Amino acid sequence: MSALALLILIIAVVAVLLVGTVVGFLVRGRKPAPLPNTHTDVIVTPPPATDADTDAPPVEVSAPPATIERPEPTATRLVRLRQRLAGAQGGFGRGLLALLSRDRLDEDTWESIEDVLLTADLGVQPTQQVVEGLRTRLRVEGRPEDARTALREELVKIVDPSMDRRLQVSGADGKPGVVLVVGVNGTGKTTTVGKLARILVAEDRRVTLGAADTFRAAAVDQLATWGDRVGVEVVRGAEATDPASVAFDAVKHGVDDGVDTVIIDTAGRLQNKAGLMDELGKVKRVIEKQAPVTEVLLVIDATTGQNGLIQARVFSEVVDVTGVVLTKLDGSAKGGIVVSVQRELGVPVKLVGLGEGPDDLAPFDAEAFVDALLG
Ligand SMILES: Nc1nc2c(ncn2[C@@H]2O[C@H](COP(=O)(O)OP(=O)(O)OP(=O)(O)O)[C@@H](O)[C@H]2O)c(=O)[nH]1
Repeated sequence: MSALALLILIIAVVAVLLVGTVVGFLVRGRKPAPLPNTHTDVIVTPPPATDADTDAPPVEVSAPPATIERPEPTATRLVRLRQRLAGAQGGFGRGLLALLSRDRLDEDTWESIEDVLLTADLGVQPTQQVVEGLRTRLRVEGRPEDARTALREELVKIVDPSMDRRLQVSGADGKPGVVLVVGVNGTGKTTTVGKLARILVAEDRRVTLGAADTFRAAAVDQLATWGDRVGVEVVRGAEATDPASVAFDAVKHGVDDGVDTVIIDTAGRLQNKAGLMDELGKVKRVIEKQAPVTEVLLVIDATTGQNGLIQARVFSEVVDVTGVVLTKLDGSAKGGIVVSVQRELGVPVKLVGLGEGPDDLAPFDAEAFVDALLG
């Protein structure tokens, strides 16, 4: 091949390659641009998620347990716990009775009586009321009234037996009752939810628990254990799930399942009032899309005295509290806190915690409480 023929061949090959590149470029350039992501009228529902689709489903319902405990009936637990209450509070009652039984009730004695009442966290105003009542009754010349009877009656009056202490655990229109449990962390909320479930199970009620204390992962596991022991389902979310979404799912589950009562445990950290109001307000709002909240129980630790009461007051300002659970009364000699709590918050003490055992929660009764105080 001559040099000229070789040159023509090279030019031809280069020309073919150039034409191919330009045509390819033009074809790509003309390709239609993707459509903007516009609204569509047709919503395709994805197939329901299966267990294989998600490693950690947002909400879980606990599996039924292998063995189920039978909780202690309410009646016998009251008798047993009254003895424990008397053990913790007896000193206070005995001290008062000893002072009131003196031959002469002089001013020093009345002052000592006042001190005993104040030391038991009864509060200033109720203390004055009790002392005034006793002074009037025991001043009578001739046949003075029995000191024990007078003290018992004055204390019962101050604890107020006329308050409605029934727990609203039933709903209306075929819906479950919903109990929301709130309070400062560490007061015993999760424990109380577990114990309350046992009281209801002992009364043959069907219960669902909602573990909306997603702030503390251990609280969710703790509640699941309480539920498992008595065959109660616990609806729980993954760690740090929105508490309101867990509460919603728990109540929905309870409604769909036709249970009698749903109890919701909350975290309710007390960082500031606005944050607390947002969190508990939202929990309550979303629950009420399913069923009305029938009872809001505020848990207060009796051993924290007046300080605990100040913190509790913030909760009562952000949610409409309907009853108080006073825990750890077994570890405090200051039973007078019952009266301070009721006066401060204007709601009755409905339940008292008297130990760490599973059945150590009892309905509160004014007369039985005072009898235990007097030993
Ligand atoms: N002695 C006694 N201990 C109690 C009583 N109620 C609860 N406790 C104990 O108090 C501790 C705290 O209880 P929790 O139920 O974990 O408290 P909580 O309010 O849920 O705490 P957070 O989840 O941190 O908000 C636990 O060790 C309970 O066993 C009671 O009536 N008596």
